[in-house]
Amino acid sequence: MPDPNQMILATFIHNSGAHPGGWRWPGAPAVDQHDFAHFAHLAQTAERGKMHCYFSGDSQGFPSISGKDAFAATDYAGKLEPTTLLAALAVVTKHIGLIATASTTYNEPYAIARRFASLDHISKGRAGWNVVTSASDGEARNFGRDLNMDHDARYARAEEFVDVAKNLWDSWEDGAILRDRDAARYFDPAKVHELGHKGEHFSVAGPLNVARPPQGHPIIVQAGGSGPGRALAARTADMIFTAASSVEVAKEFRDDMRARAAAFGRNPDHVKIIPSVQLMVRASEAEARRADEELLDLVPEALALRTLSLQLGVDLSHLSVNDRLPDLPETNGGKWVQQSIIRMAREEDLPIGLLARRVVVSRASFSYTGTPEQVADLCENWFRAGAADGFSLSPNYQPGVLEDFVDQVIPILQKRGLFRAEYEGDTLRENLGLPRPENAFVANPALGCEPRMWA
Ligand SMILES: Cc1cc2nc3c(=O)[nH]c(=O)nc-3n(C[C@H](O)[C@H](O)[C@H](O)COP(=O)(O)O)c2cc1C
Repeated sequence: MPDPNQMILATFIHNSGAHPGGWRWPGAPAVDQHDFAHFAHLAQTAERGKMHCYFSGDSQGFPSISGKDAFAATDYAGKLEPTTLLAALAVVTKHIGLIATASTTYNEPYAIARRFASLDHISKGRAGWNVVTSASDGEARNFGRDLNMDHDARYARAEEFVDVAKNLWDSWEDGAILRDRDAARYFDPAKVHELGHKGEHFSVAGPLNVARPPQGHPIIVQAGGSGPGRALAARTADMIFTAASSVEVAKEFRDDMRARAAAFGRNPDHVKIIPSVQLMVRASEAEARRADEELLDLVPEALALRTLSLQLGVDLSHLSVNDRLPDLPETNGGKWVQQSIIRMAREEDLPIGLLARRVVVSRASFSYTGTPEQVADLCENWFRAGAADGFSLSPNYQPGVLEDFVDQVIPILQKRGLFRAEYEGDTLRENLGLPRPENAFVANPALGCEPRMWA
């Protein structure tokens, strides 16, 4: 069992760095983001550091307002499909959890349940699914719609989507496959269940054509920050990613999510809250400040403004850098990040140029560059304050930032007893200290419909 007094560490790999200037950093090697060897090195580096999981974000298209511009080129252009990438990473790693993003808005539950069950089998119990609802019209346009589905309708669909996927994973009980040569029985039909699901959004007969995943259910990850987003996360997620700009915001979010999970009858300790952070190390404070400035200088002003527009979901290109942020129209994109940026702009009365530079550095999450001791102190303070169960490190550029964290910060956390020296279990669920879910069909024999094909 993992020690509850130790933190969870994940790494969230953006295409070519979390910082829009990261790919131009002279110290970073030019990376082809289609080169599997690059990702293999990152996953193996995180595993060398005994980190819990490697996380691959995703979107299924360009965001609507960025177009085919330079920013899009860093974050959206050329992106390997995550479950395909992680299936390959499963072969070159042994312990690290592998979390892929997949949309509930532009997919069907059967296909997604099958894909993640497959990844869980291939990785021997290390798969996780980051459940997202897809925030942009750019994605909608690739799936037969001009505009994205409404925010709350996306979440209503996601609620049903996750339930159906979980039931599909349970549609084969553990031990259903017999391979009994003597009796000529390949599997036990009594342990295979049809769903006969007919809901508001989906009609799914089941059963799945993949046996129950080794973890029972792959880990469910969610990152919603709005009311409906938090409700989905609190009811269904094992792990919650969030963007928090300060320890106070993170603590407020974690307290709220734990209370919401308890209100759903769940044990709050079984919901792990992991803020996304951009942390870099340098040998001295002076070098740290210089690195921050140099990285920021690699982002031209127009690109910074576009980054801000993208995060807000509103095109601000007609405004001058000295303008203040106007009142923004209601958007159909993600709510939490937008609200966090608006709060930052208003509280500090920031002109748009300065606000854009802030958002370039951190999006709406937390960014810090310091000595290894300072970075370890920061992680320890947030953890001890009850603001985080751990952290998802988004390296500003790769692979250097992750390597530095693994080689210089993790040993300090280990020495302080705040991070493990070895993986405790075999599966991601075990390494997170989460129980294996009971099979819903075993717990509730009335679930599902009368079997037709096995009669
Ligand atoms: C750390 C973090 C990582 C995220 N990764 C993705 C991603 O890879 N793909 C995606 O479509 N959305 C991603 N999101 C967006 C969320 O899934 C969600 O849509 C967004 O936070 C807005 O939700 P809300 O409207 O409930 O606030 C991420 C959000 C956070 C905080």
